[in-house]
Amino acid sequence: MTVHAEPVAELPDPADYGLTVVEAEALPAELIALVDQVRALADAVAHTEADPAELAEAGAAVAALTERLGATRRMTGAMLRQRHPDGRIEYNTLTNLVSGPVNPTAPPLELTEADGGLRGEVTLNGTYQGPPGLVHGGWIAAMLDQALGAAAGVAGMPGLTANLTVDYRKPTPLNAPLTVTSRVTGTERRKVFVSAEIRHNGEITAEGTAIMVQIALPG
Ligand SMILES: CCCCCCCCCC(=O)SCCNC(=O)CCNC(=O)[C@H](O)C(C)(C)COP(=O)(O)OP(=O)(O)OC[C@H]1O[C@@H](n2cnc3c(N)ncnc32)[C@H](O)[C@@H]1OP(=O)(O)O
Repeated sequence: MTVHAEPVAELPDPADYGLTVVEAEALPAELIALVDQVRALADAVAHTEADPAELAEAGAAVAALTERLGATRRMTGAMLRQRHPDGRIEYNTLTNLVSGPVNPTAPPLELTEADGGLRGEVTLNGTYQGPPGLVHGGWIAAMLDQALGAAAGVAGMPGLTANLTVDYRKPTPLNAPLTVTSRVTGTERRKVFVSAEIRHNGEITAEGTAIMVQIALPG
């Protein structure tokens, strides 16, 4: 089956490929709140100077919670379906590392349509640290990759990253608001060319370009 880099008329339902689909509005508010608390927990654990007895007690409490919550584990690869007011349907992996709303490792970076592309605001805590006080370069690449892939997806041309180039222009600070933007810049056969930037105080700290390749879906 040949796929051309042009908007697909209708996205296939991931359920047809055996994936669990979760409606965005069906996610319990309590789960979102718990995920937020776990993010704060990770930051607290990463920076704590508590004494060994307190650490052992905390470890046992967390282990008990892990066992309790793990007993009702969802499948890996579950998809989140968002129905927009204009009728558009958007799919994302529920536990996406960068944007997944239920992934405590994700900040999460929420991207919305703006200026012909996507835009999102994010503040990263000390668990995203590379050099002292600065965001890890690999994480910067991850955020750019997500913004680049999502730009192609929202333009109706979802694909996989074939090539990603990152330029680190200035240090990207932790615990400070960052703006992420991305857009499609061109297409050629199955290739979708995309570009993205991360800004702090209006200044670009990192920018990336990628080639996303549209893939043929079975059937
Ligand atoms: C809506 C959802 C939003 C969610 C956003 C998620 C963001 C995150 C995105 C990711 O991180 S994706 C995960 C990381 N990427 C991968 O795991 C992809 C692994 N690589 C592959 O599966 C294949 O290499 C790939 C599908 C990308 C391409 O294989 P194909 O066999 O389908 O393509 P082919 O080799 O025939 O090449 C197609 C075109 O792409 C070009 N191409 C392929 N690889 C390239 C490369 N590395 N660099 C430059 N161009 C490349 C290739 O030259 C050719 O160009 P032409 O049309 O001009 O002939």
